[in-house]
Amino acid sequence: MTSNQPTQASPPLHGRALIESPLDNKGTAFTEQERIDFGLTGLLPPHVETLQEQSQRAYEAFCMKQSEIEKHIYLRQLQDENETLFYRLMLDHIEEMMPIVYTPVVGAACEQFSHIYRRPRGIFVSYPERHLMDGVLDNLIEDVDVIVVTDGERILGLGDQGAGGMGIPIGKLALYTLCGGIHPGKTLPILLDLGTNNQERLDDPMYIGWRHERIKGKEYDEFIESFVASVKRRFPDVLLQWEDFASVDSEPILERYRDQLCTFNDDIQGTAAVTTGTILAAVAAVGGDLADQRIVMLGAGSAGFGICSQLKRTMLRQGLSEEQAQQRFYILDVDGLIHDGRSNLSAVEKSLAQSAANLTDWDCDVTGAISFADVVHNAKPTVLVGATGHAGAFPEEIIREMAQHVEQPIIFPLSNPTSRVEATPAEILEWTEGRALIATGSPFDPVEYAGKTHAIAQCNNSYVFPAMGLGIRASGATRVSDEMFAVAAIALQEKSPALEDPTASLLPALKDIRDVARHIAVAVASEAQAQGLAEKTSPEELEKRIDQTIWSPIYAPLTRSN
Ligand SMILES: NC(=O)C1=CN([C@@H]2O[C@H](COP(=O)(O)OP(=O)(O)OC[C@H]3O[C@@H](n4cnc5c(N)ncnc54)[C@H](OP(=O)(O)O)[C@@H]3O)[C@@H](O)[C@H]2O)C=CC1
Ligand SMILES: CC(=O)C(=O)O
Ligand SMILES: [Mg+2]
Repeated sequence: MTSNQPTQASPPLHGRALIESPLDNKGTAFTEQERIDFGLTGLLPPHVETLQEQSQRAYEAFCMKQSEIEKHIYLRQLQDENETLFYRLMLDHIEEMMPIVYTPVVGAACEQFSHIYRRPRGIFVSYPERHLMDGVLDNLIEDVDVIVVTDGERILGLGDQGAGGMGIPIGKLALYTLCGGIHPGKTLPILLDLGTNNQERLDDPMYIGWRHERIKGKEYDEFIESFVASVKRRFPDVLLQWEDFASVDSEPILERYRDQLCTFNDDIQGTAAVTTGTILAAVAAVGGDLADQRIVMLGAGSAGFGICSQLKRTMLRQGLSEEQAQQRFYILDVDGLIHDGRSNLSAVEKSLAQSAANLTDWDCDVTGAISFADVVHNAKPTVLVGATGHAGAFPEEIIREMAQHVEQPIIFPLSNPTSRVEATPAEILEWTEGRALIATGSPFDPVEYAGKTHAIAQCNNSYVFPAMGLGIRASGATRVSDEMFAVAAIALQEKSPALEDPTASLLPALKDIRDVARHIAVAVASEAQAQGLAEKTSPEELEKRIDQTIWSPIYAPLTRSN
């Protein structure tokens, strides 16, 4: 295992090529000797600066941008010019800048991708060029540790963004480096362009993607199959993360490929781990047990089923029977409560369906669709989670009803970006007289209610996927198991400030995210070893490998090769 600290290009670049290589560029921080040795004299202003001084100037420039999207464009441009400075700046201002590079602003960046496009990053594989798939990957000379791939069909809660969905793999991989310390030169964003059904994009003369309705069915499956085959051939050890696929595709793709290569679906499994960890923290803060909770999940897609499946596995490990665990869940799709009296349930729906026999004494008509209001009125949930992508999906009267039956309701509106939140934290606190424990998908400022300040945790898979990447790459794990996500959830919960102080945020502050990621990575890597998915080492050796894998934004001295 070698150190993951910055290394110079081999053979070293020279002159303008060096300045234009974002992984090697130091800008005004090239030393006088480096300027002489590498043909940079005169290409840079004479004053030599430190990385910290550069970070201060970059922060000034960032602050001069008037709108959030301009700030996003500025940071993306900096990333494409000087990655070390970009990550130094991001780490110096993580609370302020993560929402610009990631949710919520990355949502607007995807919608406007064709208009703000500057330089290529990552690769686009389009359906008409599918026969060139192998060649596209062969053109990449770099080693790749982590790929994030999307087909752009379900971008956050914003729906089909076609090729504009590329903003998501770019943003997620920036977090792999920022939070998980994965070397930025070993990350690869990929957009699979299978067309778009977004008419606004198709009608936009600036649209950069393939102007065609989406390819689906057999042709879609064959395309994905040849993509996975190309990845396996070119990067046999890579970690492949699926991101923001429509729910009809996300689950089948995960099931088809999870035993073929080192891969996971972040919306299903990453979201499940962060939400399980945050619910465990909330339940501990109110002094209860997970096994006693009644959980209503609004939204039965990738995130909703991922979360409930993981919570159910956790309950089983805590000693509940299959049937007991299943009856803790009330999952709703657009047709109302999912119960075993409904026809055409999928395998995952059946595994989490409420028993129709339990509904016979409910105070509502249970012969047709059973509404959200009826479920909350009758089930009296202690936990309510939203993963619908629909703003306002938690109406006031339903939240007030929930708060009548439980002293401290746990309410997580998880949809992204901010514009899609099911109810804002301020609304939820108002409707629950300040009693709710809240976590959201996108960041929210603390809320004042009745003289008390409520911290709002950001329950986002960004607490988990970068740490998974770190643990997997450092241990050399060959597969990603559900148990690895289960231990990630527990490790995250262990870092909850609410364990010490029940009024504190349910999740650690972003400024501590690298430490939290390291803690989760140790747990994930140890689990991979325990399951025989990674080479067994001593705990000390494993921690050493994790520390050696973590890349930090510092400039390596450049030396001339003789
Ligand atoms: N905080 C986090 O870390 C994460 C948050 N998310 C967010 O969760 C949301 C959903 O993501 P995902 O599960 O992948 O998307 P999916 O499209 O897979 O699932 C959403 C589901 O919610 C259903 N739905 C929509 N409105 C309602 C409603 N009012 N009542 C009941 N069901 C409804 C949809 O039905 P239909 O298709 O029929 O409209 C769909 O089945 C997105 O906004 C996403 O950004 C996702 C992953 C991680
Ligand atoms: C966070 C995330 O993965 C999503 O909203 O899709
Ligand atoms: Mg996602």
